[in-house]
Amino acid sequence: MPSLSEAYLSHPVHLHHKHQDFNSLQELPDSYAWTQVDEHHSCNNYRQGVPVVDLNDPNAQKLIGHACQTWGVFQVVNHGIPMSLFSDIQRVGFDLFSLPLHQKLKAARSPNGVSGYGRARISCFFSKLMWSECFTILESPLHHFLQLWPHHYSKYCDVIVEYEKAMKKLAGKLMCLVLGSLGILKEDLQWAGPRGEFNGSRAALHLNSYPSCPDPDRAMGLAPHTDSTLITILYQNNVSGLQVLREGEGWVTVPPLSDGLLVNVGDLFHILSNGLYRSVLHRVLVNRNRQRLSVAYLYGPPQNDKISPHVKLVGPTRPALYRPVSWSEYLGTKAKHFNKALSTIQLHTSINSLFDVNESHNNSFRVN
Ligand SMILES: C=C1C[C@]23C[C@@]1(O)CC[C@H]2[C@@]12CCC[C@@](C)(C(=O)O1)[C@H]2[C@@H]3C(=O)O
Ligand SMILES: O=C(O)CCC(=O)C(=O)O
Ligand SMILES: [Fe+2]
Repeated sequence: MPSLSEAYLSHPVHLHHKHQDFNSLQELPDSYAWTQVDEHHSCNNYRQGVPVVDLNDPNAQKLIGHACQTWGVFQVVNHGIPMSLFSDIQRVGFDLFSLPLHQKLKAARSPNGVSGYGRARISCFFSKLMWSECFTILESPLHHFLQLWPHHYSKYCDVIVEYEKAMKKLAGKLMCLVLGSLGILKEDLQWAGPRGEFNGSRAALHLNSYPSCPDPDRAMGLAPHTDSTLITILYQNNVSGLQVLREGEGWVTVPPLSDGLLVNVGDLFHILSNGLYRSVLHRVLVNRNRQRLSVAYLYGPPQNDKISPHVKLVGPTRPALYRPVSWSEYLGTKAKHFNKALSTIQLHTSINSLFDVNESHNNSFRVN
């Protein structure tokens, strides 16, 4: 079975456009001008928007279950991550993205690779470019950080290692809560481990930068997508821009909480929950004045495990809606089919169309 770093070997992405030094642009080039076809509904009172769950609340599991079922996303507070780690990871991000372009390109992601500097992988599905740049780390950042900071790489590596360690622990805890809300115990998942430490799990750390933009109403930071993960844990600096699509409501802005982390259901959890917890479509808008930074911890199963609808969630009235799939296989499928990836592995077309959020929302944003 291919490892995560080999997921795209047969789906290279050649991004033809030249990379951009965003700071040098006073006007939005046509190649970045999107036609927005939907209004930007934004909900400013977060208590009525995306649910916020206090992990110290004795009802946390139930609240998380409700949030996953109704929103596919929630924010957590009292998660145990020290604020200093957020400042440290923010520093890494700002220092990295403010390097001169020629320096960043020394650590460029290869067309069929996962890690390194570049544009969002999904860029190839759109004729317009996104107003963002990103950097993906798979396990160790050493190789690329040596190229970016030949003399100072080690302090940056230390922050990444510490951040990944803290996220892994939190992800295990969140997995137990999300699974628990579906009646699935750690004993029911072979790779959860006896204490729910999910040791074999794999993850990618993905830093996004959205520079301030001269014409934000016509630009797109990150186009609507779902994540190919079990769950994603997102840190956003205190600049808003992230929106999630809520059925019947439209795009809802997720205001950053200084002490909060956003957790969203990814496609692999959508599969594992047999469509009960649906992966959430989200996008990022940009603004005129401030650079936005986010750090996504993209969390998935062990290399050799296939994810399939859990036996406890399958029965005569609810057959398995998806076939088993490994993370790397799914990433390859996503690289080929983008937002139709989930439906390509569905087993029961007629039932599934009721549950497949990707398919139904795929046309709600016109691709230029
Ligand atoms: C493991 C991965 C998931 C991801 C592609 C990647 O190889 C690393 C970055 C991830 C990300 C982040 C932005 C949105 C997204 C769709 C993309 O283009 O790159 C996701 C990918 C995903 O979840 O499918
Ligand atoms: O920048 C954000 O808020 C979201 C980033 C995101 O969706 C991703 O990295 O998958
Ligand atoms: Fe995402």
